[in-house]
Amino acid sequence: MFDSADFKVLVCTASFACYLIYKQFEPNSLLVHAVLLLGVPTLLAWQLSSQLSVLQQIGAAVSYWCLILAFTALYRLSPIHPLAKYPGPTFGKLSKIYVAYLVARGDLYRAIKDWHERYGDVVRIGPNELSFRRVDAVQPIYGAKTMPKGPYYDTRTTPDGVCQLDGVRDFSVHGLRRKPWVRAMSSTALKGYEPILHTKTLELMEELSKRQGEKIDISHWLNLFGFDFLGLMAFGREFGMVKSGEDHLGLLHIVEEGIFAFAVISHTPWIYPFIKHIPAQGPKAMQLLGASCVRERTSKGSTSKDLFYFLTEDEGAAQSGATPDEITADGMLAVIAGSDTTSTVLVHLWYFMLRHPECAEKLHKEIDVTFPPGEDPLDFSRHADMPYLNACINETLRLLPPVLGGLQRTVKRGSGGAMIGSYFVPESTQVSVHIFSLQRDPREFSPLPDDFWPDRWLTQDSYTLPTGDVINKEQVTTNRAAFDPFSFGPQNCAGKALAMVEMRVVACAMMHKFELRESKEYDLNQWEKDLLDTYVTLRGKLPVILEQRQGH
Ligand code: HEM
Repeated sequence: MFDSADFKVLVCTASFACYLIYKQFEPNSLLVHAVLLLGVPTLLAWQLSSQLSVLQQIGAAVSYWCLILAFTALYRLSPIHPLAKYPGPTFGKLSKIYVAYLVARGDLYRAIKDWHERYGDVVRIGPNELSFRRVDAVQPIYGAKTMPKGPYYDTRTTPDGVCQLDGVRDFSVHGLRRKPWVRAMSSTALKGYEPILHTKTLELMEELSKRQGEKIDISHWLNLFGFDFLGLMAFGREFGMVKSGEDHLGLLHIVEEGIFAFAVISHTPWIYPFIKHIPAQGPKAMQLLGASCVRERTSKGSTSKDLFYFLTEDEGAAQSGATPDEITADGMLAVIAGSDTTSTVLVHLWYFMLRHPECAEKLHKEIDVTFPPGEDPLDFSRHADMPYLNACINETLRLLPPVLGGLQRTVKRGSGGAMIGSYFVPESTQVSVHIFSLQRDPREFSPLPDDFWPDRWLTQDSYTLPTGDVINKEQVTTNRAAFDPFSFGPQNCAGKALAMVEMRVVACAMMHKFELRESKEYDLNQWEKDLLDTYVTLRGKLPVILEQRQGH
């Protein structure tokens, strides 16, 4: 027979044991969650059913759950926690739910920058997670093949076990899967995509020309362009969005919904097993679209060397070991990862041009000198050698990279911990470098770390600041090692080379043809306020008016 004290000890012991299992093994399976969170309290209540009323049995179950939470919270805030010496917001130390909440508000990148300003270079942003704002953390976290991706990436695998490239944790498997991508981004392969980029850019110019003088949302148009180009480049699939002027397939909506949902869930991956079997409309629609692209592309066969060719037919493809489902997932990854990111940079570039007419004027001059009237601004061979164009793109990528936050990696369990710069980090800790904070760190980029000042990327003996003051080159710091919009190391952006070509071409073509004016009804200050950090950036509308330039 149990008395009330025995009963309390029993509930306490059971919940402490459960807490220890969670702490030690971090189980991820639905069955284990069900046993620990439902099975154990049900068993307890059943055992005690002869001595307790129904209400008391419910009380016992609630106490069991509350005690697990209390043990967890106490440990996480206690001085014996392995990360106790690292400062950070209390809610963050307690649970990643806080970070997930900030993602849902779109505010995470601002919050982490503020925390770095308040707490220093290393901040504890989760119970077992540290954010770094140090350039010497980039190589140890992303460069050496010792820190695999963290649980944040659990959502990159579908319930059927299909893992897209960016979800692969094992470095040797990842190396094989990346092989076709390396070939798909070689300079020869890029040459092969030029005709598509040429045609699609001309199409965009044509549609925009029809709307000159009108107020248009340039953000929307660049989104349409991004999808059209990537659809053709990846699968030879014509989405026809620029021609129609609208998202007639509902693609943008599906992708935005999916990005938002996954960004929130990824910070609390223990939720994923509970919800991954719920058929969500966005991912399902993406899967169906991917499958239809593959079907259509396979029946057409290879008429040109698109990404699908490199993933399936080129000699690198056989070595990748990817299943047909994984190839479909990677093709769709390219469409999503490649279209949204590149168009985000281009829209940010227009935003900065509107805010800094003096920079727009300088860029117009460089474009006019490189492509005098009568010459084709889509001559790809010249864009890489346009210093100011490239400086403007770099400066945009520095201030507002499309992936604003830190990319999570894990100090391997069993590794005994790792040194990241001069900081010792215990094993099983998740770590990342916060891109947005590092790229605005005055130690790495000065003067004017928070301002759009493309000149910092130019090689000169002296520099004129926007105020008119002249400074010499020793007074300018531009640390390229702290510039990581495409991430770093073996799992960095697989499409960087293509993205750079695309951004240069579209920026050059648009600036060559148009003068950009801001719409009177739109307050440009709103632009940055409306950005949402959901792993990639979700953005609002940017209403502008385009005027065709004289003689172009
Ligand atoms: C300005 C444009 C772009 C930016 C800033 C960008 C940025 C990034 C970043 C930061 C990552 C690392 C993600 C992580 O570790 O979680 C990444 C990965 C990736 N990106 Fe990009 N990206 C851009 C354009 C593209 C394009 C055009 C493509 C394809 C055509 C592409 C394909 C990929 C792929 C496949 C990965 C996964 C690589 C892997 O895990 O091995 N990206 N990108």
